[in-house]
Amino acid sequence: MEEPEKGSRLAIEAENLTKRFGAFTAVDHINLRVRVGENFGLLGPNGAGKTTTIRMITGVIKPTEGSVKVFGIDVVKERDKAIRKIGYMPQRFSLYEDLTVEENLMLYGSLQGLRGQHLRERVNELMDRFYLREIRGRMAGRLSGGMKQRLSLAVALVHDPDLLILDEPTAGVDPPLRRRFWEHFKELNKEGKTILVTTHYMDEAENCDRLALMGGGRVIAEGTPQEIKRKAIGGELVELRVDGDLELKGISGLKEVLKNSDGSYLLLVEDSSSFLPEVLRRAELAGVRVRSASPVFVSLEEAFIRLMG
Ligand SMILES: Nc1ncnc2c1ncn2[C@@H]1O[C@H](COP(=O)(O)OP(=O)(O)OP(=O)(O)O)[C@@H](O)[C@H]1O
Repeated sequence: MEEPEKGSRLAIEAENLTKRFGAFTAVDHINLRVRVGENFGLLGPNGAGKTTTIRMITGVIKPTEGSVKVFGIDVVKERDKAIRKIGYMPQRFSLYEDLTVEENLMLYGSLQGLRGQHLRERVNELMDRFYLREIRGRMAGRLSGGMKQRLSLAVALVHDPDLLILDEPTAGVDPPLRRRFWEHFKELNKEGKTILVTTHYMDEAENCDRLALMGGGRVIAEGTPQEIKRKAIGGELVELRVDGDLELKGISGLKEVLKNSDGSYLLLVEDSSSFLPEVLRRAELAGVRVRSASPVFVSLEEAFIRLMG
């Protein structure tokens, strides 16, 4: 299947979205633009307002102020039309514990309006895709955490929605299964689906196309993982090891120089991809041997700690 262009069409457009519970503001005038086909991560500490934001996007609760559209459809004014486009996997399981895996899928499928052969085929397809066939007869209440997550994802996809909203889909799931989940998400993106996902796992968030970091009901930073890291540290870090001394002054894009005790340099630069060739050129002209010159990996976790202050 051809990969869709992650273009300018918007799957979610929230403007000044606000939710107050009494005097408390849980979500405070946030603006979000999620493009069709991308994997967009919503991150932030407990109580940041992520779930409340998701509940407004899915039409479960109404905003106090502001608006939210899904594929151009106003979620408040045309809720029924908007929610047909959305598959929602909430944080707590919404499975029927005393129904089997297969019965849950059949029931959710019929609630979404699927009937007869079409429903049967869709349920079979999802059971195959998420490795549920072998446990099709097991009661949902007796499944392991990972199996429940798989079934919940399958349930969210039963009506083949264009937008998938996942609230901590990998919470409590072991690392190999978490990886498998993210492979599923990548495949779904390739099929043209848009994904909005919240997670506490920073290593997972590196997989998102773009992220919004929330804190205290507001969006503190937004962009690709790379952009967010750049914002957090004010540029990019490069480690440089040379034999002898190299004059670095005057190289464009150099912001700060730190000479380590072992003689290596830690440099803060605007853009490492344009900076590194320039350093190598300068070293060659000066006859200085470069042992290594490479960008330093900054984790999202470090970036977020800085941004959250
Ligand atoms: N129905 C409600 N009534 C009152 N306060 C609420 C309600 N729902 C959420 N809140 C409050 O709003 C704030 C944001 O909650 P929310 O669940 O959106 O955070 P979150 O970022 O999803 O956190 P978590 O990662 O723990 O799920 C919290 O302080 C929460 O207690």
